[in-house]
Amino acid sequence: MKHNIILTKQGQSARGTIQLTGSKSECNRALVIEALSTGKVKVENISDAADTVTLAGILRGNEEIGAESVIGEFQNTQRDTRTPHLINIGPAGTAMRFLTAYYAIGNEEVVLTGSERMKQRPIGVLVDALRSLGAFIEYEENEGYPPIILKGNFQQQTRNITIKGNISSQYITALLLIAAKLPLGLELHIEGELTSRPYVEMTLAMLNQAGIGHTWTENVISIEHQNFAETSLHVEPDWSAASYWYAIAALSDEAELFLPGLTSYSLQGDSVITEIMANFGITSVFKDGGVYLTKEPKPLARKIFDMKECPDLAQTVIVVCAALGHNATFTGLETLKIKETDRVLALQTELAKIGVKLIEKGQVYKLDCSEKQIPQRMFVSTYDDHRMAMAFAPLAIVIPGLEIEDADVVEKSYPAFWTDLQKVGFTVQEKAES
Ligand SMILES: O=C(O)C1=C[C@@H](OP(=O)(O)O)[C@@H](O)[C@H](O)C1
Ligand SMILES: C=C(OP(=O)(O)O)C(=O)O
Repeated sequence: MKHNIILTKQGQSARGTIQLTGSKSECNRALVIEALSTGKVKVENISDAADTVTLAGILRGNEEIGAESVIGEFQNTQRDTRTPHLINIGPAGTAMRFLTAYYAIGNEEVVLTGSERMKQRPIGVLVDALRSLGAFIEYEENEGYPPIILKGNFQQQTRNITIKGNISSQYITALLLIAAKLPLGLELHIEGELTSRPYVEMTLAMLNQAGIGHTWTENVISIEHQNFAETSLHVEPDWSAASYWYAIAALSDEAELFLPGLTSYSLQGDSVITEIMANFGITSVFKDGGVYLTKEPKPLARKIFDMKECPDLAQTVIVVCAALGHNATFTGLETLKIKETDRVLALQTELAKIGVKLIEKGQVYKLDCSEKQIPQRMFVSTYDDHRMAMAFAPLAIVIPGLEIEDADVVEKSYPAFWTDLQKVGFTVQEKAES
């Protein structure tokens, strides 16, 4: 059952040490690599994000649907003719896309499905690419959307694939992850603009750590058929989760926060939050094996933020600007409409409660805070989106009675979020049933 909480904050300063869980993105890649490497690659510092726990359960927990059904060492295995395995990955988009590629090159029949929202998140671009590689995939309900039936019996037809880059980088990552297992390797031609590029770079860097080389020339990424090396992949703390601590610092009068384990060089593009938040007076100092955040009041230096390479930071930064009354401009928000919810619409609806408008003009979004009014109480709807809950939570610093719907939604990527808030002076109260 869904339950709401009332969040309050004592005092105007935020001080404490917060140990963040491992990066959901890195961990999901590491788990697929581990499975494809049939045990050669091990994952260290596994995340407790629910999406990762779900993926680990699927890839590690069930031998029959795990690594051994994938081509390679077991290429000649007879197709499993039993009732297809039904795998439900809930709201985990990354897991959905990665497993689609993983099972597409397998030998047995698998039905992949997810939450109601997952059935509205497109997968056609990836399915088309896998079909042209030689996979047999059908749709169970709506063309282009989960659930999908992966029929097994994969026989590679070509190594050349063309794929659109502007819808989700997860399709590209999914193909790159399986590339080295393909008998002919893969030559991926990315058509048009590439969105969320740092996530593709993360994939290639992690494959590299696992012994898989690649070339990337202009819009073509090539990976030859090759073997994984015996190695460990260490998962860094989650920079997207760190962004909520930057937001808390930005809305507090004073902040001294330490986030252990984060380093100035990261595979995660969301580490750009350090640069974005410098505009809000937040200084990041990397020492003692982590990052210290401090705050000094500063007029907003930058007025235009392009979120194309860091879409998961969009809600964090937009809510901070709204709360501070900065009429900033945002670009690169197109992909937000197909994530856990339509995040543009969700932001517009919730920001309207503090009198702020997010106005869409083609591909440019303008925040209009001219009628901003901070209420005494606010109810935040979260739309089954962890990032709606976490991005709006810092508003408790300025709104005395902030009720957040469906507190457990944060489990998707950051289960300890509410417990961690209590370490820096937030109070989290269960909302009594009405
Ligand atoms: O590859 C990944 O781990 C992710 C890629 C991004 O998605 P898109 O490529 O669809 O923007 C991001 O929003 C998501 O949370 C995680
Ligand atoms: C978009 C996200 O996740 P996914 O696509 O993996 O569901 C996210 O974590 O913000």
